Amino acid sequence: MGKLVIVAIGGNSLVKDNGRDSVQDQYEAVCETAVNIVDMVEEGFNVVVTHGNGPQVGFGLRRSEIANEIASMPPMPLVNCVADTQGGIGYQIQQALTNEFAKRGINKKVATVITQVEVSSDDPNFKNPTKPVGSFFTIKQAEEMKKEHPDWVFVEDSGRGYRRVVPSPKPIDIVEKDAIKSLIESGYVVIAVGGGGIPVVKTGDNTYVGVDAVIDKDFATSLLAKQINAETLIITTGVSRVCINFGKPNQKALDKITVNETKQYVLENHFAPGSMLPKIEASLSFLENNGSRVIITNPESLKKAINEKAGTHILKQLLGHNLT
Ligand SMILES: Nc1ncnc2c1ncn2[C@@H]1O[C@H](COP(=O)(O)OP(=O)(O)O)[C@@H](O)[C@H]1O
Ligand SMILES: NC(=O)OP(=O)(O)O
Repeated sequence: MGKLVIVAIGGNSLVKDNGRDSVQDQYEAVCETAVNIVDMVEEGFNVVVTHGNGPQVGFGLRRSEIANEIASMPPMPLVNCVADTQGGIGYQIQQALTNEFAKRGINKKVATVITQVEVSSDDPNFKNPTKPVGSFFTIKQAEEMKKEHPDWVFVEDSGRGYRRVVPSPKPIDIVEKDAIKSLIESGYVVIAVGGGGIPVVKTGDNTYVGVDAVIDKDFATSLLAKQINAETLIITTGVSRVCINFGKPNQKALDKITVNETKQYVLENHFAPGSMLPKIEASLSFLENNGSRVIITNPESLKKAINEKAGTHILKQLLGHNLT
């Protein structure tokens, strides 16, 4: 079996026009990413796919709220919005990969696992929403909406505008990890922990119950990567490389960095919370738990990145050095 690589597809990387693009537009973006993933499989890598749902889960939540406001339709709890986006985006990735394999005459099976991810009911993040979801707004639009919905919380998201935030507890365990492992061992390309997984808490009698939150898919992916012993973690997002001084005149794209250098950049606040910071924290956690390398890049650079010709590579040590 080839080296096990886990590829996380950013929810924003599938949305090109702030929520005004159609489901078909999203499928086209998924198909473009699928071409790059199948390229990796053709090169002999054993690939597991995860994906975000930040924009999509916010759109779903808003659809439900509007349907409730104007037509008294029963509202959809946030946890069910997560489950719906996991199924909907998983379906698109599954179909795009299956079709791309068929087009190239590759005999490879694809399966999406509906994945519940356990969180703690005591997680302090339930009281402090941080996960940006849905569309980007101007400050004026955000202030107007806040007047109508005083309980909504908005944050500025990496210079791209203001977004609503929802609670984002940390993942503790992936409930379906054994099913995921079995499918990988049987030769499937598995799609799992979509949207960070459906958040559930364990009750006193060892049963699970869903909770309203959106888990960060980068943390859930890093946890899955550890639980399946992946060798490489790849996070695809809207930028080809991670930068220091992001958005400033002295912005500098990073090519290869060590764990220690990355930690220093975190201390110097180079990575925005809610967007790049969780990717970096998830990467460090993966590398400190037996992972070998992390690559952060955009979907179109995947093939070049795996061959070290694109992307930001975070490594335990650089060739000729021993830095960790
Ligand atoms: N230091 C940084 N380097 C590069 N991009 C950054 C940095 N800090 C914030 N960003 C922003 O974070 C975005 C990635 O976060 P986000 O869009 O929320 O992720 P996702 O693709 O998982 O949905 C990038 O597209 C960029 O706009
Ligand atoms: N759930 C999640 O982290 O989604 P994004 O990666 O799209 O923000």
